[in-house]
Amino acid sequence: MTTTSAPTVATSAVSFERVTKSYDDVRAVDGLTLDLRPGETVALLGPNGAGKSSTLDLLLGLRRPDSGTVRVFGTSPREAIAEGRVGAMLQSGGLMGEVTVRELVELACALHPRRHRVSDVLARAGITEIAGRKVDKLSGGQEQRVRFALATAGANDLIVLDEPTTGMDVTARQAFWATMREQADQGRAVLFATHYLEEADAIADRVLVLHRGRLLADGTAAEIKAKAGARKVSFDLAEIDADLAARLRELPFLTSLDVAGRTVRLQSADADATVHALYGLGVYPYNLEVAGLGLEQAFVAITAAEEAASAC
Ligand SMILES: Nc1ncnc2c1ncn2[C@@H]1O[C@H](COP(=O)(O)OP(=O)(O)OP(=O)(O)O)[C@@H](O)[C@H]1O
Repeated sequence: MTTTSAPTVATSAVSFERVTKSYDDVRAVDGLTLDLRPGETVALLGPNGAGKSSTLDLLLGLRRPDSGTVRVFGTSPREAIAEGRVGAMLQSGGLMGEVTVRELVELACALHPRRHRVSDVLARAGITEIAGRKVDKLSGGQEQRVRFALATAGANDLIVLDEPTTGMDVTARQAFWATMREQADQGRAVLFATHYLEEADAIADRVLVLHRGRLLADGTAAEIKAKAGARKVSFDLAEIDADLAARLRELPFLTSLDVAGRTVRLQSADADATVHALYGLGVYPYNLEVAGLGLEQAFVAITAAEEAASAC
């Protein structure tokens, strides 16, 4: 009997199964299991040293896992790359300096099994006007655009980007993400590591939070914010003396408190309980506002909670 590929193979762009990678005594990736689907735009977040670049290196076959399995479109990363299914834009590795932007992009297109036209690649990356320049004469932001052009030289099914917009100005950043959105809308999976949480919030369908090589959270930006649980509360009081300030600091579930004049701003792991206890102090708060955390604050709360748990 002849069979086509199994459904799990067809539906997974990337799968990691219990993948570990250590460098000497540093465990950079620690039992990572995840599954990315075609057409998903996924942000990989994590503090410095969390294992983001190592994860991308494993995904691109640049490093081998110590244990576990990495599959890309159901095959090994190297095979998927050889088939032209994966485009990557990495932080590391210099670009060839002595050639022009056009020559470099021509080379990338020529090497790609499913190449695009050079003029289209240059235009999409916004580098047509600098195509005649030597690569080693480019600014940091221009260099990033060239890296992006190299990553999109052919019809990839998965695009992997490691901190892609570092060094880009606001206009370049917006143009970059608009192009990336188009790629995702055409059914490509896009995985990007970033330190810009507002980008993850605005762009990604799904956010992965890595910490010490492990997946701390996996969901939409809204789900990650909800997972952090904490909320911001602000209010004014008629008067805050030293005694009241001390009692405010004793409110339950506080994770931070800032008193400036008669205005109080706090974060609470259980805003309902904190506000209830506030009324219990016999004071009347006015201009009371309770709001959820932004992704950045949620990220800090989640990773800080993990740090605290692993320190115990
Ligand atoms: N080649 C290497 N040799 C030794 N240790 C390494 C190597 N590459 C990474 N590490 C270590 O592995 C851990 C994960 O590093 P990695 O670069 O994957 O993190 P990251 O999340 O990409 O960090 P950043 O946000 O700073 O780029 C870190 O502790 C790092 O020092």
